[in-house]
Amino acid sequence: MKIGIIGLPNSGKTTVFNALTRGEAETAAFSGGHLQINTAVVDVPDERVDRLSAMYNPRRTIYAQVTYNDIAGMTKGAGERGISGPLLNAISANDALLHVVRAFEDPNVPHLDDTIDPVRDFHALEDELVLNDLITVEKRLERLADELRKQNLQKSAREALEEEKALLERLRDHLEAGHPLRELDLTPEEEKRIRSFSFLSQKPMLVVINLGDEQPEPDLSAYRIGKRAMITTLRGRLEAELAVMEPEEAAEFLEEFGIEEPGLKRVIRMSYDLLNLKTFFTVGEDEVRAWTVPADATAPEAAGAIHSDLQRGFIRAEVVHYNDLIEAGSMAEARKRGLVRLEGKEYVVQDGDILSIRFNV
Ligand SMILES: Nc1ncnc2c1ncn2[C@@H]1O[C@H](COP(=O)(O)OP(=O)(O)OP(=O)(O)O)[C@@H](O)[C@H]1O
Repeated sequence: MKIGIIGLPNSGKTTVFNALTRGEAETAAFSGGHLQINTAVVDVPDERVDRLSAMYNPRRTIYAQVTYNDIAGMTKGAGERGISGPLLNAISANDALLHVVRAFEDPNVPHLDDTIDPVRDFHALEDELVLNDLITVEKRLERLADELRKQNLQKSAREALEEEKALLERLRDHLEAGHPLRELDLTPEEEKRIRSFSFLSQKPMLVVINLGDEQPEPDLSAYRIGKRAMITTLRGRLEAELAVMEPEEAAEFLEEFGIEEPGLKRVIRMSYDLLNLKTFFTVGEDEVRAWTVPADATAPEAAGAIHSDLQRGFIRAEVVHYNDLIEAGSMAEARKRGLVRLEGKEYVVQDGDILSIRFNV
């Protein structure tokens, strides 16, 4: 799963990327708006995995993972012309977006508008995404109009084009009203029909307000955050420093600033939750592992995430929910209490299920 980090120049994208990935990509007072991408894979913190690992003491513990792509190059006004091809591709390739908004003050770090106004900046970049999608929709509508003018169209082809036109007109009206596509409820059919456009404003979004080290928490109600979007704050620079410290040093640092838990854990968790996926676990002495599947995945599909043979030869899944296992205290006790069930091919996996797949190939 991929999450693209976007934001206006000097908003702190690379700093937030470094905090999330414990990396040390170079931050600069100005990248000059060039397209530049840093990529890193990160474990998703999950205390369920920690507890299962403590219970089984396995040789390997594997967390769910997300990939962050730090994408520089967005500027204001890009949407009017349409975002350039390579940048558009770089952003499109992600499943969700993390939008970094500058709130920190620092006269040495220039801002496009000279003043610091995170609400303004947030909406400016949202508008860029919306405008870019609107241009895409309008171009397609023009082409559809040309095709529909042709005399020799078969009835079925004409109907398909008319349907697409009706859907795109709905998208256009929504975008023209200034709303991102992620706020529009579409049927799975409609989703499928527009998937190939990779609309930017359709991607789920986590907005991260990048605060200065000692800046007070702002009122987040000033931001218009609709469906399939979330907002939070992060002290980007402080977290980036914290992320590369030795544990002891980090603990002292946290105490000094009166912070209970590093914010980056929360941000990683939120960005993962945004993807609307489910996590299931496999446990054993060899390995405790978190797996990620789509929200509607069935037991065979979950088995397929582990290995295609397990899906092909799927017979049954032995299932116990994480909460039940923890309450029982051990797998043996969970079994005794009848909390371990056998489920068949139709079973829809629940978040937090622990699975053991029976298969035959
Ligand atoms: N929360 C913060 N507090 C103080 N300074 C910060 C904070 N976040 C970032 N900075 C500083 O702002 C400058 C720009 O940060 P960074 O390079 O991360 O931004 P960017 O959005 O990736 O920039 P670019 O547009 O060049 O890609 C750096 O000097 C960085 O140290």
